[in-house]
Amino acid sequence: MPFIRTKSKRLKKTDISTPSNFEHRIHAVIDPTTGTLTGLPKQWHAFVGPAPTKVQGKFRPRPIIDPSTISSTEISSIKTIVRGDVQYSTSFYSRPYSSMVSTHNGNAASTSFSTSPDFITKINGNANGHVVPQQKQLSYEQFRQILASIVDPNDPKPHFEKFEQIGEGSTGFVMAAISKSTGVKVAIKRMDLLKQQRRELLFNEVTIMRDHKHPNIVRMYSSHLVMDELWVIMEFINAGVLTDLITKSRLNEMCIATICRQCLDALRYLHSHGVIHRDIKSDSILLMSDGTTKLSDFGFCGKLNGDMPRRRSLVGTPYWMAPEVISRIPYNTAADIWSFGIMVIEMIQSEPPHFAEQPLTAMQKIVAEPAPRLPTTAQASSELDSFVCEMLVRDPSRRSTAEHLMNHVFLKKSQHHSVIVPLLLTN
Ligand SMILES: Nc1ncnc2c1ncn2[C@@H]1O[C@H](COP(=O)(O)OP(=O)(O)OP(=O)(O)O)[C@@H](O)[C@H]1O
Repeated sequence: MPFIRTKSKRLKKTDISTPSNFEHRIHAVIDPTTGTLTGLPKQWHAFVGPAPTKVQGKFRPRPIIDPSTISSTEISSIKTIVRGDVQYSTSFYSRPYSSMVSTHNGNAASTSFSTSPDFITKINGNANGHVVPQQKQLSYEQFRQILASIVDPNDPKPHFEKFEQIGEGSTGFVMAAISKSTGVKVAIKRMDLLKQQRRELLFNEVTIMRDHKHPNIVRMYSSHLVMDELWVIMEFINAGVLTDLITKSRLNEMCIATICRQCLDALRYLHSHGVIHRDIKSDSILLMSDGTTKLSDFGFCGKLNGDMPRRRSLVGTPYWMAPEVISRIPYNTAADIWSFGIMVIEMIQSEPPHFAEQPLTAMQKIVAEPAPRLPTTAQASSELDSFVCEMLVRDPSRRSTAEHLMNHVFLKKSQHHSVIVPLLLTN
């Protein structure tokens, strides 16, 4: 006899609630050869940062970007405990912006990382307290189309020869090549569109250098779309990165001032055009053999304007990040000034504060501890000490500006850029 289900016998759909107090245990360890945490879930990598690059046998940390893009899960709350060297706890929301870093004993490291509803409202609001809609993500095809419309349509490959890889960054790798028509050496940054943490940031690589020309900013010649790669052709900077210089030699205050004046001039120019660099550190400063200092690496820039006078994304390299950026408080160009102050400390003691710590621990310390100062062992002049103090002010509204710092008494020690040349020759 066939089974006939009458209305009264219809099975009632059972409602299953979402899991509560869900706990996911993971074992993570630091790989001694690569310096990275292994065993982390994929989405955590954006938090901890990509694998560091090795410069002269030392690991260099890479920038991280807003982890809010790593998950759009509707799961209201997941607690993740990582057992190993660091312990983290996080919550993902449908508009995920919250994160919390815990210490080993489970105490929240800082109220700035609180996941309370108040905090969520605060970080989803703009500077006026209004809720701003999250940007809709472009599809790959839409993104590729827009990018294609702003780059040079020609294929650059036939115009260059003698390609040679010279560097690698978080968005791609850099090659040196020679122009067949002029014989001039160029640097070509190649970025795979499909391998970006946040591909929208590639627009920066095309537009920032193109639209901002300054003697202390790396000059861009053209940009192209080659299959699934963005190629940015720029001037070849022939004497390496500032990181190499400061890890090999001890710079005197005259050299520090000479480098700082040039970098600050580039920053003052960018800031006056509403551009925040967001990754100021010695790795972003390139040197010419005549001693000229050039700011590079514009992939993480943020643009400010009347509609968006502040930014909120967590972008930068942990040790150099300003406290307000880590705390997810809307920030402006003052965030670069903090990072610049950290870079000056780096120029004196060859590494930024908290460098021995894991990136997340360093970030906890930046928000929880007083602003770092030059160590007394550095025997810095009072002018240099005051220069650093004016930049490393926790309250961004009381921090000095690039414009103001250009007149700081410490910069009176700066000389013509050629004073750097002997240092480059000995390196
Ligand atoms: N215009 C250039 N001329 C000469 N070398 C360059 C130039 N641009 C970049 N390089 C070299 O390539 C390396 C990688 O540069 P890239 O801009 O990709 O990233 P990065 O600054 O090292 O890293 P990240 O983006 O991860 O902070 C640099 O460290 C530098 O050695």
